[in-house]
Amino acid sequence: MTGLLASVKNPEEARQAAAGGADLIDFKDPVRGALGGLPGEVIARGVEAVAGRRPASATVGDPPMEPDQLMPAVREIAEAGVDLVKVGLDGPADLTRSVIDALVPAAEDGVALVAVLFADRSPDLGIIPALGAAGFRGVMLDTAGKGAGSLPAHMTQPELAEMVAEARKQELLTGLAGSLRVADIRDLLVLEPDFLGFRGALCGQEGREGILDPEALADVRSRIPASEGLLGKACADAEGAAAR
Ligand SMILES: O=C[C@H](O)COP(=O)(O)O
Repeated sequence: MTGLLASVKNPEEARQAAAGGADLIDFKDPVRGALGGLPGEVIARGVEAVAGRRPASATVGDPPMEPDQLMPAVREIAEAGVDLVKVGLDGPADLTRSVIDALVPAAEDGVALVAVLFADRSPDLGIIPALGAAGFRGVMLDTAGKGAGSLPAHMTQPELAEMVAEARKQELLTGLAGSLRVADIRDLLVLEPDFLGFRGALCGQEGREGILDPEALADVRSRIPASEGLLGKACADAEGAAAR
């Protein structure tokens, strides 16, 4: 079953996204980039706005980030109360590897980390086993440049299928995103990722930096069969981590 991730930029949009049936509420500031970070305090209020009704995720900000900047950012976002903390992995292979290594203590402390790889920046999908070994909870694809087409313009269906299969082998949650349009949904559902992620397609005319459009959300929602799976899995995992 595939869930619908809706990226929101404030508590009001979080409420709207939950009311519109999004399965996962994802906090980010679209004006600040593909993975633009929001202040922890805004995320905390957003989490409160949907408390108990939906799992939430948030990004620590756009990469590249030096390994020593990352831990404080990850801790701040985790403390804001989200279930999943998204970290973009971009840049040379040795930096990516050191970022993964630097995050192992956070994973060991129960922070559910989701690595975000960028389909339009020649991502190294060979790192997926390292994510599993480092204790990440998930991996997703997004696009760094928002003006150059949606995810399927950058990776073929067999490449996407391989990514999902490898992630699943590592027992990672899988997400697909990147300027997804309504027309992309049908083919991507065939791959059965745990979630499909949207911002631009939920904002109508104004695009991803505009405001959430409930009608656009309803349209996307109607094309993705309702899913209990992601909600249950993310919440159970988060509760398990909290109990440890
Ligand atoms: O995490 C998913 C993203 O927010 C997708 O944003 P986008 O649809 O504007 O590329």
